[in-house]
Amino acid sequence: MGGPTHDSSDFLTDKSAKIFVAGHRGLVGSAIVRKLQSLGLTNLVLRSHSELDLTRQSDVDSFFAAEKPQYVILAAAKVGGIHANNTYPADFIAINLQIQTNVIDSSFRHGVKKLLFLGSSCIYPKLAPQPIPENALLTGPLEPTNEWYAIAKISGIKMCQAYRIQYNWDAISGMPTNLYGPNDNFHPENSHVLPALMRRFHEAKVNKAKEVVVWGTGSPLREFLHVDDLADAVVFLMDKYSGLEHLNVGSGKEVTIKELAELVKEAVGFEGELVWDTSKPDGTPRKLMDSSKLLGLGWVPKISLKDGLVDTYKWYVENVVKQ
Ligand SMILES: NC(=O)C1=CN([C@@H]2O[C@H](COP(=O)(O)OP(=O)(O)OC[C@H]3O[C@@H](n4cnc5c(N)ncnc54)[C@H](OP(=O)(O)O)[C@@H]3O)[C@@H](O)[C@H]2O)C=CC1
Ligand SMILES: C[C@H]1O[C@H](OP(=O)(O)OP(=O)(O)OC[C@H]2O[C@@H](n3cnc4c(=O)[nH]c(N)nc43)[C@H](O)[C@@H]2O)[C@@H](O)[C@@H](O)C1=O
Repeated sequence: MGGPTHDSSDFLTDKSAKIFVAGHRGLVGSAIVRKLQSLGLTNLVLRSHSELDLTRQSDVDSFFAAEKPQYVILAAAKVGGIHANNTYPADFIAINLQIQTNVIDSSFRHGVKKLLFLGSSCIYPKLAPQPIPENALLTGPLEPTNEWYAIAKISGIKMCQAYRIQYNWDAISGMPTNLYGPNDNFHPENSHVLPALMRRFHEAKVNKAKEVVVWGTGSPLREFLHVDDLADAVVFLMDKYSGLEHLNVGSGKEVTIKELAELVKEAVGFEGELVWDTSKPDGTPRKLMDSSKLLGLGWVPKISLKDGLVDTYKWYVENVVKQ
Protein backbone atom coordinates (compact mmCIF):
# COMPACT_ATOMS: atom_id res chain seq x y z
CA MET A 1 0.00 0.00 0.00
CA GLY A 2 1.16 3.59 -0.44
CA GLY A 3 2.96 4.55 -3.66
CA PRO A 4 1.54 4.35 -7.18
CA THR A 5 0.97 0.88 -8.53
CA HIS A 6 -0.79 -0.40 -11.58
CA ASP A 7 -2.53 -3.68 -11.03
CA SER A 8 -4.53 -5.63 -13.52
CA SER A 9 -8.12 -5.74 -12.26
CA ASP A 10 -11.18 -7.49 -13.60
CA PHE A 11 -12.94 -4.21 -14.37
CA LEU A 12 -12.97 -4.84 -18.12
CA THR A 13 -13.28 -8.63 -18.01
CA ASP A 14 -16.29 -8.96 -15.70
CA LYS A 15 -18.98 -7.70 -18.08
CA SER A 16 -21.73 -8.32 -15.55
CA ALA A 17 -20.19 -6.13 -12.82
CA LYS A 18 -22.59 -3.53 -11.43
CA ILE A 19 -21.25 -0.01 -11.97
CA PHE A 20 -22.73 3.20 -10.52
CA VAL A 21 -21.93 6.22 -12.69
CA ALA A 22 -22.89 9.23 -10.56
CA GLY A 23 -23.78 12.27 -12.71
CA HIS A 24 -24.59 10.21 -15.85
CA ARG A 25 -26.52 13.04 -17.54
CA GLY A 26 -23.64 15.51 -17.43
CA LEU A 27 -20.80 16.14 -19.89
CA VAL A 28 -18.45 13.64 -18.27
CA GLY A 29 -20.91 11.07 -16.91
CA SER A 30 -22.70 10.71 -20.26
CA ALA A 31 -19.37 10.15 -22.07
CA ILE A 32 -18.39 7.51 -19.49
CA VAL A 33 -21.72 5.72 -19.99
CA ARG A 34 -21.20 5.72 -23.80
CA LYS A 35 -17.71 4.31 -23.33
CA LEU A 36 -18.76 1.59 -20.87
CA GLN A 37 -21.65 0.51 -23.08
CA SER A 38 -19.37 0.35 -26.13
CA LEU A 39 -17.16 -2.06 -24.16
CA GLY A 40 -20.08 -4.32 -23.25
CA LEU A 41 -20.27 -3.12 -19.64
CA THR A 42 -24.01 -2.65 -19.47
CA ASN A 43 -24.97 -3.45 -15.88
CA LEU A 44 -25.04 0.25 -15.03
CA VAL A 45 -26.87 1.81 -12.08
CA LEU A 46 -27.91 5.34 -12.99
CA ARG A 47 -29.89 7.93 -11.03
CA SER A 48 -30.71 11.45 -12.17
CA HIS A 49 -30.37 14.32 -9.71
CA SER A 50 -34.17 14.39 -9.27
CA GLU A 51 -34.25 10.63 -8.53
CA LEU A 52 -31.38 10.76 -6.00
CA ASP A 53 -30.00 13.98 -4.54
CA LEU A 54 -26.43 13.04 -3.63
CA THR A 55 -26.22 15.85 -1.05
CA ARG A 56 -28.71 13.89 1.12
CA GLN A 57 -26.65 11.53 3.21
CA SER A 58 -29.39 9.14 4.31
CA ASP A 59 -30.83 8.84 0.77
CA VAL A 60 -27.36 8.07 -0.58
CA ASP A 61 -26.82 5.46 2.09
CA SER A 62 -30.18 3.78 1.40
CA PHE A 63 -29.38 3.75 -2.32
CA PHE A 64 -26.05 1.97 -1.73
CA ALA A 65 -27.64 -0.48 0.72
CA ALA A 66 -30.28 -1.41 -1.86
CA GLU A 67 -28.18 -1.44 -5.04
CA LYS A 68 -24.79 -2.65 -3.77
CA PRO A 69 -22.75 -1.57 -6.83
CA GLN A 70 -19.30 -3.16 -7.25
CA TYR A 71 -17.69 -0.13 -8.89
CA VAL A 72 -18.38 3.61 -8.58
CA ILE A 73 -17.34 6.40 -10.93
CA LEU A 74 -18.04 9.77 -9.29
CA ALA A 75 -18.80 12.31 -12.03
CA ALA A 76 -21.56 14.18 -10.16
CA ALA A 77 -20.58 17.63 -8.92
CA LYS A 78 -21.52 21.29 -8.89
CA VAL A 79 -19.60 22.45 -11.97
CA GLY A 80 -19.23 25.75 -13.81
CA GLY A 81 -16.90 28.21 -15.45
CA ILE A 82 -14.99 31.14 -14.01
CA HIS A 83 -18.06 33.37 -13.51
CA ALA A 84 -20.13 30.68 -11.75
CA ASN A 85 -17.23 29.71 -9.49
CA ASN A 86 -16.61 33.34 -8.59
CA THR A 87 -20.29 34.15 -7.97
CA TYR A 88 -21.49 31.09 -6.04
CA PRO A 89 -18.55 30.13 -3.75
CA ALA A 90 -20.82 28.70 -1.04
CA ASP A 91 -22.55 26.36 -3.50
CA PHE A 92 -19.26 25.23 -5.01
CA ILE A 93 -17.68 24.32 -1.68
CA ALA A 94 -20.74 22.99 0.17
CA ILE A 95 -22.45 20.96 -2.55
CA ASN A 96 -19.21 19.36 -3.71
CA LEU A 97 -18.09 18.47 -0.19
CA GLN A 98 -21.51 16.96 0.51
CA ILE A 99 -21.77 14.92 -2.71
CA GLN A 100 -18.27 13.50 -2.57
CA THR A 101 -18.30 12.79 1.18
CA ASN A 102 -21.62 10.96 0.94
CA VAL A 103 -20.69 8.93 -2.14
CA ILE A 104 -17.16 8.03 -1.05
CA ASP A 105 -18.12 7.04 2.49
CA SER A 106 -21.25 5.07 1.50
CA SER A 107 -19.29 3.31 -1.26
CA PHE A 108 -16.73 2.17 1.29
CA ARG A 109 -19.28 1.07 3.87
CA HIS A 110 -21.41 -0.87 1.38
CA GLY A 111 -18.60 -2.96 -0.06
CA VAL A 112 -17.79 -1.16 -3.31
CA LYS A 113 -14.65 -2.78 -4.74
CA LYS A 114 -13.20 0.32 -6.39
CA LEU A 115 -14.13 4.00 -6.71
CA LEU A 116 -12.80 6.70 -9.00
CA PHE A 117 -13.13 10.34 -7.91
CA LEU A 118 -12.80 13.15 -10.46
CA GLY A 119 -11.15 16.40 -9.45
CA SER A 120 -9.94 19.18 -11.70
CA SER A 121 -6.76 21.00 -12.77
CA CYS A 122 -7.84 23.95 -10.59
CA ILE A 123 -6.59 22.06 -7.50
CA TYR A 124 -3.07 23.30 -8.24
CA PRO A 125 -1.57 26.62 -7.07
CA LYS A 126 -2.27 29.61 -9.32
CA LEU A 127 1.42 29.97 -10.12
CA ALA A 128 2.36 26.27 -10.23
CA PRO A 129 5.34 25.17 -12.38
CA GLN A 130 4.32 24.35 -15.96
CA PRO A 131 3.55 21.70 -17.07
CA ILE A 132 2.05 21.00 -13.63
CA PRO A 133 3.20 17.76 -12.00
CA GLU A 134 1.01 15.93 -9.49
CA ASN A 135 3.37 16.86 -6.64
CA ALA A 136 2.62 20.59 -7.11
CA LEU A 137 -0.52 19.98 -5.01
CA LEU A 138 -0.64 22.13 -1.84
CA THR A 139 2.61 23.97 -2.62
CA GLY A 140 1.15 27.49 -2.98
CA PRO A 141 -1.92 29.77 -2.96
CA LEU A 142 -4.87 28.86 -5.19
CA GLU A 143 -6.49 30.93 -7.96
CA PRO A 144 -9.03 33.10 -6.05
CA THR A 145 -11.87 32.76 -8.61
CA ASN A 146 -12.18 29.02 -7.93
CA GLU A 147 -10.51 28.33 -4.60
CA TRP A 148 -13.77 27.15 -2.98
CA TYR A 149 -14.30 24.48 -5.63
CA ALA A 150 -10.58 23.63 -5.52
CA ILE A 151 -10.65 23.13 -1.74
CA ALA A 152 -13.59 20.71 -2.12
CA LYS A 153 -11.75 18.80 -4.87
CA ILE A 154 -8.53 18.64 -2.82
CA SER A 155 -10.60 17.24 0.07
CA GLY A 156 -11.92 14.55 -2.30
CA ILE A 157 -8.38 13.48 -3.21
CA LYS A 158 -7.40 13.44 0.44
CA MET A 159 -10.49 11.45 1.40
CA CYS A 160 -9.65 8.76 -1.17
CA GLN A 161 -6.09 8.66 0.14
CA ALA A 162 -7.22 8.47 3.77
CA TYR A 163 -9.55 5.51 3.11
CA ARG A 164 -6.76 3.74 1.19
CA ILE A 165 -4.30 4.29 4.04
CA GLN A 166 -6.64 3.39 6.88
CA TYR A 167 -8.68 0.62 5.25
CA ASN A 168 -6.62 -0.45 2.23
CA TRP A 169 -9.69 0.45 0.15
CA ASP A 170 -9.22 0.96 -3.59
CA ALA A 171 -10.23 4.60 -4.12
CA ILE A 172 -8.36 6.49 -6.86
CA SER A 173 -8.48 10.08 -8.17
CA GLY A 174 -8.11 11.48 -11.70
CA MET A 175 -7.56 15.21 -12.34
CA PRO A 176 -8.93 16.19 -15.76
CA THR A 177 -7.91 19.37 -17.53
CA ASN A 178 -10.59 21.67 -19.12
CA LEU A 179 -13.08 19.41 -20.94
CA TYR A 180 -15.59 19.89 -23.74
CA GLY A 181 -17.86 17.83 -26.00
CA PRO A 182 -21.44 16.56 -26.37
CA ASN A 183 -23.76 17.27 -23.41
CA ASP A 184 -21.69 20.24 -22.27
CA ASN A 185 -23.40 23.11 -20.46
CA PHE A 186 -24.02 25.95 -22.94
CA HIS A 187 -25.35 28.48 -20.42
CA PRO A 188 -24.38 32.03 -21.51
CA GLU A 189 -22.81 33.06 -18.17
CA ASN A 190 -22.29 29.96 -16.02
CA SER A 191 -20.62 27.61 -18.51
CA HIS A 192 -16.94 27.15 -19.38
CA VAL A 193 -15.30 29.19 -22.12
CA LEU A 194 -15.57 26.75 -25.02
CA PRO A 195 -19.33 26.06 -24.93
CA ALA A 196 -20.00 29.72 -24.00
CA LEU A 197 -18.18 30.95 -27.10
CA MET A 198 -19.71 28.30 -29.33
CA ARG A 199 -23.18 29.48 -28.37
CA ARG A 200 -22.29 33.17 -28.64
CA PHE A 201 -20.73 32.77 -32.10
CA HIS A 202 -23.64 30.63 -33.28
CA GLU A 203 -26.23 33.19 -32.14
CA ALA A 204 -24.17 36.01 -33.68
CA LYS A 205 -24.01 34.11 -36.99
CA VAL A 206 -27.77 33.48 -37.00
CA ASN A 207 -28.52 37.12 -36.04
CA LYS A 208 -25.94 38.47 -38.51
CA ALA A 209 -24.20 40.39 -35.69
CA LYS A 210 -21.00 42.26 -36.52
CA GLU A 211 -19.13 41.43 -33.32
CA VAL A 212 -18.94 39.03 -30.40
CA VAL A 213 -17.77 39.89 -26.88
CA VAL A 214 -15.15 37.60 -25.34
CA TRP A 215 -14.17 37.84 -21.65
CA GLY A 216 -10.78 38.90 -20.32
CA THR A 217 -7.63 39.75 -22.23
CA GLY A 218 -7.38 36.62 -24.38
CA SER A 219 -3.87 35.92 -23.05
CA PRO A 220 -4.54 33.06 -20.54
CA LEU A 221 -3.45 29.63 -21.72
CA ARG A 222 -5.72 26.61 -21.33
CA GLU A 223 -5.36 22.92 -22.15
CA PHE A 224 -8.46 21.28 -23.64
CA LEU A 225 -9.38 17.58 -23.75
CA HIS A 226 -12.36 16.08 -25.57
CA VAL A 227 -14.65 14.33 -23.10
CA ASP A 228 -14.52 11.06 -25.10
CA ASP A 229 -10.75 10.98 -24.48
CA LEU A 230 -11.43 11.62 -20.78
CA ALA A 231 -13.95 8.74 -20.70
CA ASP A 232 -11.31 6.51 -22.27
CA ALA A 233 -8.85 7.58 -19.54
CA VAL A 234 -11.42 6.90 -16.79
CA VAL A 235 -11.94 3.33 -18.00
CA PHE A 236 -8.18 2.93 -18.36
CA LEU A 237 -7.65 4.06 -14.75
CA MET A 238 -10.43 1.82 -13.42
CA ASP A 239 -8.79 -1.12 -15.15
CA LYS A 240 -5.11 -0.43 -14.65
CA TYR A 241 -4.40 1.95 -11.76
CA SER A 242 -4.66 1.41 -8.02
CA GLY A 243 -2.42 3.96 -6.37
CA LEU A 244 -2.43 6.52 -3.58
CA GLU A 245 -1.48 9.45 -5.79
CA HIS A 246 -3.99 11.32 -7.97
CA LEU A 247 -3.13 11.27 -11.69
CA ASN A 248 -3.38 14.16 -14.17
CA VAL A 249 -5.45 13.64 -17.33
CA GLY A 250 -4.66 16.14 -20.08
CA SER A 251 -4.10 16.43 -23.81
CA GLY A 252 -0.68 18.09 -23.44
CA LYS A 253 -1.80 20.78 -25.92
CA GLU A 254 -2.52 24.36 -24.86
CA VAL A 255 -3.89 27.42 -26.66
CA THR A 256 -4.44 31.02 -25.62
CA ILE A 257 -8.06 32.06 -25.13
CA LYS A 258 -7.60 34.30 -28.18
CA GLU A 259 -6.49 31.29 -30.27
CA LEU A 260 -9.39 29.26 -28.88
CA ALA A 261 -11.85 32.04 -29.80
CA GLU A 262 -10.50 32.08 -33.38
CA LEU A 263 -10.82 28.27 -33.62
CA VAL A 264 -14.40 28.28 -32.31
CA LYS A 265 -15.29 31.17 -34.62
CA GLU A 266 -13.98 29.16 -37.58
CA ALA A 267 -15.77 25.95 -36.52
CA VAL A 268 -19.07 27.85 -36.20
CA GLY A 269 -18.57 29.93 -39.36
CA PHE A 270 -19.01 33.38 -37.77
CA GLU A 271 -17.36 36.08 -39.86
CA GLY A 272 -17.49 39.19 -37.63
CA GLU A 273 -15.04 40.70 -35.13
CA LEU A 274 -13.99 39.80 -31.58
CA VAL A 275 -14.28 42.45 -28.83
CA TRP A 276 -12.49 41.84 -25.50
CA ASP A 277 -14.29 42.67 -22.23
CA THR A 278 -11.33 43.20 -19.90
CA SER A 279 -13.62 43.91 -16.94
CA LYS A 280 -14.07 40.10 -16.77
CA PRO A 281 -11.45 38.01 -14.90
CA ASP A 282 -8.73 36.08 -16.73
CA GLY A 283 -8.31 33.54 -13.93
CA THR A 284 -5.17 31.41 -13.80
CA PRO A 285 -2.63 32.65 -16.36
CA ARG A 286 -1.66 29.13 -17.45
CA LYS A 287 -2.59 25.57 -16.45
CA LEU A 288 -1.00 22.94 -18.60
CA MET A 289 -0.84 19.64 -16.76
CA ASP A 290 2.02 17.19 -16.85
CA SER A 291 0.22 13.95 -17.72
CA SER A 292 3.38 11.91 -18.21
CA LYS A 293 2.54 9.48 -15.39
CA LEU A 294 -0.70 8.45 -17.08
CA LEU A 295 0.92 8.42 -20.53
CA GLY A 296 3.67 6.23 -19.05
CA LEU A 297 1.03 3.64 -18.11
CA GLY A 298 -0.05 3.49 -21.77
CA TRP A 299 -3.01 5.88 -22.17
CA VAL A 300 -3.02 8.21 -25.19
CA PRO A 301 -5.47 11.04 -26.07
CA LYS A 302 -6.74 10.75 -29.64
CA ILE A 303 -9.04 13.68 -30.51
CA SER A 304 -7.49 16.96 -31.74
CA LEU A 305 -9.07 20.26 -30.67
CA LYS A 306 -9.95 21.06 -34.31
CA ASP A 307 -11.80 17.75 -34.82
CA GLY A 308 -13.37 17.96 -31.37
CA LEU A 309 -14.75 21.42 -32.11
CA VAL A 310 -16.38 20.22 -35.33
CA ASP A 311 -17.93 17.25 -33.51
CA THR A 312 -19.16 19.42 -30.60
CA TYR A 313 -20.65 22.10 -32.86
CA LYS A 314 -22.54 19.43 -34.83
CA TRP A 315 -23.88 18.05 -31.52
CA TYR A 316 -24.84 21.55 -30.35
CA VAL A 317 -26.76 22.34 -33.54
CA GLU A 318 -28.55 18.98 -33.57
CA ASN A 319 -29.36 18.77 -29.87
CA VAL A 320 -29.50 22.24 -28.34
CA VAL A 321 -30.47 24.59 -31.21
CA LYS A 322 -33.07 22.25 -32.76
CA GLN A 323 -34.90 21.54 -29.49
N1 LIG B 1 -16.32 20.25 -17.43
C1 LIG B 1 -15.02 20.40 -17.23
O1 LIG B 1 -14.33 21.14 -17.96
C2 LIG B 1 -14.34 19.64 -16.14
C3 LIG B 1 -15.01 18.78 -15.27
N2 LIG B 1 -14.33 18.12 -14.28
C4 LIG B 1 -15.01 17.23 -13.33
O2 LIG B 1 -15.77 16.24 -13.97
C5 LIG B 1 -16.93 15.94 -13.20
C6 LIG B 1 -18.17 16.06 -14.06
O3 LIG B 1 -18.25 17.39 -14.58
P1 LIG B 1 -19.22 17.75 -15.80
O4 LIG B 1 -19.72 16.51 -16.43
O5 LIG B 1 -18.52 18.76 -16.59
O6 LIG B 1 -20.41 18.47 -15.05
P2 LIG B 1 -21.94 18.59 -15.49
O7 LIG B 1 -22.47 19.79 -14.81
O8 LIG B 1 -22.08 18.46 -16.95
O9 LIG B 1 -22.57 17.28 -14.83
C7 LIG B 1 -22.64 17.13 -13.44
C8 LIG B 1 -23.64 16.05 -13.11
O10 LIG B 1 -23.76 15.95 -11.69
C9 LIG B 1 -25.12 15.90 -11.36
N3 LIG B 1 -25.37 16.47 -10.05
C10 LIG B 1 -25.05 17.72 -9.60
N4 LIG B 1 -25.49 17.87 -8.35
C11 LIG B 1 -26.11 16.71 -8.00
C12 LIG B 1 -26.75 16.26 -6.83
N5 LIG B 1 -26.88 17.04 -5.75
N6 LIG B 1 -27.26 15.02 -6.82
C13 LIG B 1 -27.16 14.21 -7.90
N7 LIG B 1 -26.54 14.57 -9.03
C14 LIG B 1 -26.02 15.82 -9.08
C15 LIG B 1 -25.81 16.74 -12.42
O11 LIG B 1 -27.15 16.46 -12.49
P3 LIG B 1 -28.17 17.66 -12.86
O12 LIG B 1 -27.67 18.24 -14.14
O13 LIG B 1 -29.46 16.96 -12.95
O14 LIG B 1 -28.06 18.64 -11.73
C16 LIG B 1 -25.03 16.32 -13.66
O15 LIG B 1 -25.54 15.13 -14.21
C17 LIG B 1 -16.93 16.91 -12.01
O16 LIG B 1 -16.38 16.26 -10.89
C18 LIG B 1 -16.01 18.01 -12.46
O17 LIG B 1 -15.35 18.61 -11.38
C19 LIG B 1 -12.98 18.27 -14.13
C20 LIG B 1 -12.27 19.09 -14.96
C21 LIG B 1 -12.89 19.85 -16.00
C1 LIG C 1 -12.26 23.54 -15.66
C2 LIG C 1 -12.02 24.76 -14.79
O1 LIG C 1 -12.86 25.85 -15.19
C3 LIG C 1 -12.79 27.05 -14.43
O2 LIG C 1 -11.60 27.72 -14.67
P1 LIG C 1 -11.18 28.37 -16.04
O3 LIG C 1 -10.22 27.46 -16.72
O4 LIG C 1 -10.70 29.72 -15.79
O5 LIG C 1 -12.53 28.29 -16.85
P2 LIG C 1 -13.39 29.05 -17.93
O6 LIG C 1 -13.59 28.05 -19.01
O7 LIG C 1 -14.62 29.60 -17.33
O8 LIG C 1 -12.51 30.29 -18.45
C4 LIG C 1 -11.32 30.14 -19.15
C5 LIG C 1 -10.84 31.47 -19.66
O9 LIG C 1 -11.69 31.87 -20.75
C6 LIG C 1 -12.08 33.23 -20.58
N1 LIG C 1 -13.36 33.46 -21.26
C7 LIG C 1 -13.53 34.25 -22.36
N2 LIG C 1 -14.81 34.33 -22.69
C8 LIG C 1 -15.48 33.51 -21.82
C9 LIG C 1 -16.85 33.19 -21.67
O10 LIG C 1 -17.71 33.63 -22.42
N3 LIG C 1 -17.15 32.32 -20.67
C10 LIG C 1 -16.21 31.79 -19.83
N4 LIG C 1 -16.60 30.92 -18.87
N5 LIG C 1 -14.90 32.13 -19.93
C11 LIG C 1 -14.55 32.98 -20.91
C12 LIG C 1 -12.11 33.42 -19.08
O11 LIG C 1 -12.07 34.79 -18.73
C13 LIG C 1 -10.86 32.63 -18.66
O12 LIG C 1 -9.71 33.41 -18.86
C14 LIG C 1 -12.78 26.81 -12.95
O13 LIG C 1 -13.52 27.87 -12.37
C15 LIG C 1 -13.09 25.45 -12.59
O14 LIG C 1 -14.43 25.15 -12.86
C16 LIG C 1 -12.26 24.47 -13.35
O15 LIG C 1 -11.78 23.50 -12.83
